[in-house]
Amino acid sequence: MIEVSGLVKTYPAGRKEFRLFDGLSFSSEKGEFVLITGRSGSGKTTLLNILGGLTRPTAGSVKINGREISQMDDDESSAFRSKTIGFVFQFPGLLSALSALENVTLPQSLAGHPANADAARALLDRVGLSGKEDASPAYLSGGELKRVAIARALVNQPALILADEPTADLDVETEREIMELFAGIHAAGTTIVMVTHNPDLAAYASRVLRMERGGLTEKTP
Ligand SMILES: Nc1ncnc2c1ncn2[C@@H]1O[C@H](COP(=O)(O)OP(=O)(O)OP(=O)(O)O)[C@@H](O)[C@H]1O
Repeated sequence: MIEVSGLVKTYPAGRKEFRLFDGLSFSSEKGEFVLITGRSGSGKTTLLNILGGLTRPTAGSVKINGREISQMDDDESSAFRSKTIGFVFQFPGLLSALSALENVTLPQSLAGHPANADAARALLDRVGLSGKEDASPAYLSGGELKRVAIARALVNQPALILADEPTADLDVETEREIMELFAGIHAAGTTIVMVTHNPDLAAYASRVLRMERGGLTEKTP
């Protein structure tokens, strides 16, 4: 499902360059729930964004479902992304002018499909938000916004979910509920790569990796 090899990512830093990854390799099988932990600034978000084609690597190969995404142009990359990948970002980024339901159907329209309100309703029900379909994001709690973002990530039935700190800023109970939702998504066969600074979430994953000094080390979950 994921094959990364020889990944290099540098950022300009004044006259020099900052080398975040220098030959990172990583692969993941279909159906895994991979948790990537590591300190702030270790590169977790950058790796996730590279996997999703949102950030271009400086060098190296990144294949998702056998397709080399680092070579795609912007149009190809967004078409591939909307079919294959669902994103759950740390900040849900819902559109405030749209209802919860309309936010969930948005990726369908972006993928060129007609909005399927019934499917979106079923997803909102699955994430525990039935009755909130017409609510504006302005009137939803932080945990509810995360749930809408998860439903939105699932609406195009992606093979891969990339989740960046999806439980940051949530209370322990809501965090547990959100992680159980991800565990259910994993049990249904979807591959998940989640990054977090919270090692306590390891229990939900099938595999745990720690990012340190530009590399990934296998941990026992
Ligand atoms: N666009 C950019 N330009 C320059 N440096 C960047 C850029 N994006 C990220 N970095 C640097 O790359 C490093 C890794 O950042 P990244 O956000 O991937 O870390 P992280 O492990 O996700 O951190 P956190 O847990 O705090 O979100 C940091 O030192 C950051 O400053």
